[in-house]
Amino acid sequence: MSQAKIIDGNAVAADVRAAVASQITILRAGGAPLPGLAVVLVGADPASQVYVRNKNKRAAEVGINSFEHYLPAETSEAELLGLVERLNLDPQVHGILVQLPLPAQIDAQKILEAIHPAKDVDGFHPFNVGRLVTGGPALVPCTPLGCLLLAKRELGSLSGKRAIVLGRSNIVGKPMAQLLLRESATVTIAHSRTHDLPEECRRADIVVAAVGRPEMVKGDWIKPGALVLDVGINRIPAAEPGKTRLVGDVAFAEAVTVAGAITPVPGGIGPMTIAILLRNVLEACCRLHDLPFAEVL
Ligand SMILES: Nc1nc(=O)c2c([nH]1)NC[C@@H]1CN(c3ccc(C(=O)N[C@@H](CCC(=O)O)C(=O)O)cc3)C=[N+]21
Repeated sequence: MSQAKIIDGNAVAADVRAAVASQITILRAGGAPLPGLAVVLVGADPASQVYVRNKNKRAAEVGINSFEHYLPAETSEAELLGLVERLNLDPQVHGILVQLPLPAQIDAQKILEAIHPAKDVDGFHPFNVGRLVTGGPALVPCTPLGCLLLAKRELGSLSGKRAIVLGRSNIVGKPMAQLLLRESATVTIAHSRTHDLPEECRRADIVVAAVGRPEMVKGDWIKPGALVLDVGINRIPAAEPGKTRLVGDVAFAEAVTVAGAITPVPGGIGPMTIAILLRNVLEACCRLHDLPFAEVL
């Protein structure tokens, strides 16, 4: 029985943040403005609260100014559109992130399309989605870009590799597939209607699991030596009554005996998502001010 390399997402994320921080220091010394990120949270989704807390701390550490907007769950679509419009016009704000999910009375797609594409650090605006697909310069969604960075660090070139993306969401699955395609991987997008998912999975050199189902991907779905990137963050009841624990979309204990390398949950893709968000704020700030941006890592 083998044992995969366990990828330390916290360590790679720290490297990304250090690269972002040093670029900001250099730009600031040259008179550049302080990069600013506005985060809008409507209501009190627990996952989003964790994310916002971590993000605030990390933004401050690298020299990014953050502006928090906590709005009540009853906020109307018109009110939120008004705030987005103000942030679009605010010269201190270079990145705008509206936390998803949004309450039912708000059309999320309408909000995402109201964010100025140059400030769209989530990469969710159709302008950036289109640019990603057609190969132009784009702000790219944080989680998929973090996965890509880890994959390239592990494997070097992805050219000709077989990759499978489990999940077809607009925020992870679809952009992930596009990024892998851009690197010349042979990409399969699998989803709830896919026939014989285990067999599809076993063909892949790279597995990205983003389905939101705790420990769905079993050890015998993994090709020996494959790279496994687990995007899932699922809170499930722990052995101890009343407690919960975090698990991914991959049955880690099984997969770790088959894979070549694997990301854990927590401590894998999650911290990378936040580090890449900071990278995207820096990129947005550089492009808005016509300053040079150097790729991190
Ligand atoms: N517009 C928008 N963009 C997002 O990127 C977005 C969003 N909305 N809504 C909520 C989800 C959730 N999300 C997380 C990112 C990092 C961790 C993270 O850092 N996780 C740590 C710790 C988790 C823990 O201990 O609870 C880890 O995996 O090690 C978690 C969750 C971004 N999201």
